[in-house]
Amino acid sequence: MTQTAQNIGVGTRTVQVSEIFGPTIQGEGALIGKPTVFVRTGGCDYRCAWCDSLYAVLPEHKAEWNPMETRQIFAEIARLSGDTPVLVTLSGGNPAIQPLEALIDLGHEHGYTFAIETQGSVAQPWFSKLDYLTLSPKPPSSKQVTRWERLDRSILCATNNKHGHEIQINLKIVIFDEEDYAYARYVAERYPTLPMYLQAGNHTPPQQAKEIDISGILNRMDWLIQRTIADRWYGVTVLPQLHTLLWGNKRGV
Ligand SMILES: C[S@@+](CC[C@H](N)C(=O)[O-])C[C@H]1O[C@@H](n2cnc3c(N)ncnc32)[C@H](O)[C@@H]1O
Ligand SMILES: Nc1nc2[nH]cc(C(=O)O)c2c(=O)[nH]1
Ligand code: SF4
Ligand SMILES: [Mg+2]
Repeated sequence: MTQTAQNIGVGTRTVQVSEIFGPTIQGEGALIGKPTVFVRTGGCDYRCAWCDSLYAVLPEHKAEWNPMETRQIFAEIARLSGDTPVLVTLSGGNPAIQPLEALIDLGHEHGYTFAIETQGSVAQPWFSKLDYLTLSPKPPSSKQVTRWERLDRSILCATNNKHGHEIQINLKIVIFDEEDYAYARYVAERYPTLPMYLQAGNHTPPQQAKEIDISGILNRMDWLIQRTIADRWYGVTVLPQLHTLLWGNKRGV
């Protein structure tokens, strides 16, 4: 069944929440190592072949998601953070299909900052209110098709800022193989001014929790580093998922 905007939560006042957890560290990309609380929304317009968060993607998990009001979500963030402003990372599923503008406004009023992780398939005017936007377009190994005009529009929405609010945008691409690498090179050429992070893919089925293929991830890291250096691609940053190395595919970390 194809998903419509309606049955994955667009236009409703409540946000579909899969889990809220932390503070932990951001394990990936531009903000790696930063303390953060995660809000993981439920529902996604993609079905990546290797998605490590299917419990927040597939409709059969919908009964485990909570439709939550903005104030309820913020109360949980405040409780987890001990009322101390911290970076909040909105992930999913695709958080861009949820009504999150009010949460960003409310959090900002209390000194919290906001980052989002999204594949760039749905652009929202409220992207301009974020502090950090990580766009993670999907390479061929995901079996998804990139709609470039939507990725362009996501960047336009984020940078269309009337209030002089500063947002940092970056690209993060998961790499499993040579074809994915070629895709990342193309994306870097298309958006030459955006910082680019390459993330070694993790092949482990999510169900296997802690038993992850660490040596596979490290071998991919090693290959990726050699690959970028051989190309003299010195502007890129190559990283593993730090949380995966530390805690496997465990949820809530
Ligand atoms: C689960 S997604 C949720 C946010 C959004 N849907 C997206 O894909 O950007 C968060 C990040 O995890 C990455 N990711 C998902 N499965 C992965 C895997 N098996 N190995 C490495 N990274 C993965 C995604 O590419 C994305 O950058
Ligand atoms: N620690 C930690 N860092 C992360 N960075 C991105 C995550 C995600 O699933 O979106 C994630 C996550 O689930 N945990
Ligand atoms: S876009 Fe993100 S959440 Fe959706 S299936 Fe792909 S990796 Fe998973
Ligand atoms: Mg994850």
